[in-house]
Amino acid sequence: MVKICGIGAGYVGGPTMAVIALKCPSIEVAVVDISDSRISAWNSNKLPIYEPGLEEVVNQCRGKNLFFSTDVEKHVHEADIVFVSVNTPTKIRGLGAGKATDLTYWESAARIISDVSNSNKIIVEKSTVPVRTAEAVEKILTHNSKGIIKFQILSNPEFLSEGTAIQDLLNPDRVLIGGNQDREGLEAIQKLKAIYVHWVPQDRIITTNLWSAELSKLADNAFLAQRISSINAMSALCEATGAEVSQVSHALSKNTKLGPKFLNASVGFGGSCFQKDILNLVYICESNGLTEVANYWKQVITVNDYQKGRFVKRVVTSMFNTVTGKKIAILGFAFKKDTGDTRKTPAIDVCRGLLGDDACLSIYDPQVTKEQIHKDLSVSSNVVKQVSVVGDAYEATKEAHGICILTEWDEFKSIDYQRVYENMRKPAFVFDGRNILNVDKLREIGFILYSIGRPLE
Ligand SMILES: NC(=O)c1ccc[n+]([C@@H]2O[C@H](COP(=O)([O-])OP(=O)(O)OC[C@H]3O[C@@H](n4cnc5c(N)ncnc54)[C@H](O)[C@@H]3O)[C@@H](O)[C@H]2O)c1
Ligand SMILES: O=c1ccn([C@@H]2O[C@H](COP(=O)(O)OP(=O)(O)O[C@H]3O[C@H](CO)[C@@H](O)[C@H](O)[C@H]3O)[C@@H](O)[C@H]2O)c(=O)[nH]1
Repeated sequence: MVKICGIGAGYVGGPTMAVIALKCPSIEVAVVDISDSRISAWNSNKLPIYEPGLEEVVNQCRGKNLFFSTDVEKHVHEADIVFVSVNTPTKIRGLGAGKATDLTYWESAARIISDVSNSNKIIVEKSTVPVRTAEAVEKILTHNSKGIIKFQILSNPEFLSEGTAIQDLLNPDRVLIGGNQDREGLEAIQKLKAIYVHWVPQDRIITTNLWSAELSKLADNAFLAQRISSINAMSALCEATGAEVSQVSHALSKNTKLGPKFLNASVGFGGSCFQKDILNLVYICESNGLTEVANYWKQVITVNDYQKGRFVKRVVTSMFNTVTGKKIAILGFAFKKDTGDTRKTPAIDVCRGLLGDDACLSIYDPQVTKEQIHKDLSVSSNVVKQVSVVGDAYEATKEAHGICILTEWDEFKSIDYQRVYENMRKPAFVFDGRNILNVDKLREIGFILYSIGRPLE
């Protein structure tokens, strides 16, 4: 029986390994992590991450061919293939701080693999890493094996999106596998491909050299984020000129050269990946002396920051230049719908901006806990009175002066806005950071409504 070990039981490692277990009953999959609490949660009825469809997949395989454990050494030792899905955050100190990728977790995983292995293994980079990471990984892996044990390193970046992870994994538009182009490298690529062909059509499995696969992942996220910053930049121009961004997006989407996706103007993109991966790309460009290329990609983040700042400014200026002491309902805190993840969510910047102007926030998100929100906003004793986290949208909006929609949760579309309006202070403002509301209907009720990229009333 082929044995797989997945190091890192997070948003990528957990769902990815669970789907491999589901689709390959003949393979034993062990997911390991250094975090006791995460592994305990994976072994419980309350999984550590919220992702539609995940629970069903885990329940079908857990205890059969899918296991979650903190015994990293044992499972790495026994595995034929090791997938590494550890976190690769932006460095916060030292050389390259604020841009370069912190490979500490990757290095520690590689050292464990090197220390406990006594048989040949394929090591799969699932995490998003700087291009040429495999070179460094190889050095670490082989440092004490003296060439007796052979490691083949493959780059197999993950393209899932949170909120649709299970669908993305079950039906990926492509699987990318990069490896060395010598005989052993090509054999390793075929071994990994043999796992995916259990459920992915052959023509969707792309194979490349190592560096192309590593760079393609960074390029992928940079292109997606660039589209959002492009439409968000247009949204500012729409507001200034009387054009409507949803109409512009619609017109663009019908151009078959552009396609319809990633054209929703918003309060800004969030999530653990886009900003981190672009910063990494910028750092790599700068390290290679490509200043103009670095500046080009940096602009994607500049526009995103501008969009978040513009939203806060709009709220404050619309509400007569002051939100001091005013209650503002924040609907949605996660970085997108159908996830409880708040990493780099635009809600953090918007809330901090409003708190900076002494607003009182009443926050509701269907999946994010009060503890998480307090942690993200670094709520200290002096601002704790300004932030309350409540259990539903009606409570959040009661007696509020304004509402900010910061996540596009479906339930926010079907709220009884007439009831909400009646319970709010007047004039009642709505700032729709996700353009999900029916503008005409809300204006008819009496709201003063601001949506992104739409002329004001
Ligand atoms: N979140 C996404 O949607 C997504 C999608 C595609 C790619 N990625 C990439 O995948 C990687 C993982 O992202 P994530 O969101 O799953 O991160 P995460 O923080 O949710 O999970 C990483 C896990 O790795 C564990 N870990 C760290 N070092 C370890 C070690 N030495 N041994 C065992 N466990 C260790 C951590 O405890 C943590 O539980 C990142 O490189 C990210 O850029 C993320
Ligand atoms: O038209 C759009 C599309 C997205 N967003 C925002 O962009 C962010 C990212 O959204 P999305 O890309 O759907 O979610 P992620 O889970 O961050 O997925 C991205 O990042 C992953 C991690 O690398 C990649 O695997 C995926 O391919 C890539 O889409 C979120 O804040 C969205 O609200 C917009 O504002 N407008």
